[in-house]
Amino acid sequence: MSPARLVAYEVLQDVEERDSYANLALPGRIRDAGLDARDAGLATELAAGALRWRGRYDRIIELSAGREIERIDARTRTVLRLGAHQLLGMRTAAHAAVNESVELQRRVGNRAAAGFVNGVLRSIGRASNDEWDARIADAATSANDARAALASHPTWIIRALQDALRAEGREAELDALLAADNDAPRVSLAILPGAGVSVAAAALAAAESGATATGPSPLGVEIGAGDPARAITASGARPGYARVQDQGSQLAALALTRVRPVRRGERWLDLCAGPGGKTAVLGAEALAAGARVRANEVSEHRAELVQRSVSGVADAVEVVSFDGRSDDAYGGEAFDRILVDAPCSGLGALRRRPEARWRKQPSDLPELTRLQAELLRQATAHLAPGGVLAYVTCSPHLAETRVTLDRLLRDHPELREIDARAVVGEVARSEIDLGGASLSVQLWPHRHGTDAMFIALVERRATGA
Ligand SMILES: C[S@@+](CC[C@H](N)C(=O)[O-])C[C@H]1O[C@@H](n2cnc3c(N)ncnc32)[C@H](O)[C@@H]1O
Repeated sequence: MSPARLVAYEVLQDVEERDSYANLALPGRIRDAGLDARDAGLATELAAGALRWRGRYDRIIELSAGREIERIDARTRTVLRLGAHQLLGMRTAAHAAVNESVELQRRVGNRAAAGFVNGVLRSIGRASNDEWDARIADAATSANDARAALASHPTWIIRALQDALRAEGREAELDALLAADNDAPRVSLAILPGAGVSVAAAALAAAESGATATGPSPLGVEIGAGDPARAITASGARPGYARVQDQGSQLAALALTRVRPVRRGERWLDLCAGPGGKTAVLGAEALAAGARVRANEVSEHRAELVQRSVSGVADAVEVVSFDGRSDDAYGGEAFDRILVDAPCSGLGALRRRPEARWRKQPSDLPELTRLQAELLRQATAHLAPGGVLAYVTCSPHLAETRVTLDRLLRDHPELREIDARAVVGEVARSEIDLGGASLSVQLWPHRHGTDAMFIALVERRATGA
């Protein structure tokens, strides 16, 4: 039996039984099995594809088996998902996909179910993707039930994304968004101010890695499927000044640093800094303008990552590790600019981790929104008069975005919302299409090519409430 299939199976079981992240489990499993580069690629494609398309494959397996997916034992389910991906998502010949899956089932699962695996996969292989999509649509109980299976997203996430798009009058974009979540993201670099090379020149220098100075961030260089490490070296940027970073994250950090001119000596705080992507942007901007950054991160391990990420701009950044809800995080100071890049559900970055959408639960939301509100309340108490706070999430879920922000504004009359749309519009490399009419910004994978970052700016009135 092919060792790549066994490795993919083990990774899916790691994800299912041990809550592992596929991208972290894969390298160890590949190493242990001694796979060569070709088989490692096959194992990666099998595991990632079966995870990403799990919702669609499960519905197809149900339709083929005439049985609910939960009523199939966990090991057999994993074998079937891998088989379905070979049949429908890869170019594996049908007989090879079926035979290899039956052999895998004999090896890792209930041998008595080998005939069941054979029958279900043969039936799946008899219809094309288009035919399966038509059958899924016919059997669906509602439009969103069909979407959940066709686009492989849990229904509650579809509803959350639909609500967020509807709030901007852009509900018609839902299917494009779900499709973008299923595409591999284009990798971007940030070329930080002070890199010693312009963004355009860095892109040109790294053109062999597919680099182009495109995307919405003025610091952004897209490298697509190019090798990031090679592109960074080729870019000619000073060490630490070229980093892999989503362009939505770049814009979020720049919205705070460029909302108004920086006065020398300004004090900035990055309250939830780990692993330090936005801190690096804040640090570079602060160094150039004579400001200083305090970067706080509750997890000590992640605080170390922040320290590493600001290696190029360390002179402008001090890293500390406290709970952002405690006074210690603030060191007794008031800050001119505060970034609250809050812990969130991460529904805006589903395209990055194939298993993420299946792991999140709606029941995660109340605890997260409480934490977001508490962090914002403490941060507000340490915002200097006239200071600006950026509230950022990598989630478009309204409960984490506008609802949390509106509650903050209601409870703190000393705060006033600033037009983040105008700021981001000004900062962006080219005209940026933002929906809705609120002052905050919601970026989207399908529209902007970024993670679905939410960016709001509030100012503490200089004269008090
Ligand atoms: C969305 S991530 C921040 C990403 C980061 N700003 C970047 O751009 O790389 C949220 C971070 O908040 C941290 N965090 C969670 N609870 C916290 C708390 N109570 N106080 C401070 N940080 C917290 C998490 O450990 C996580 O690293």
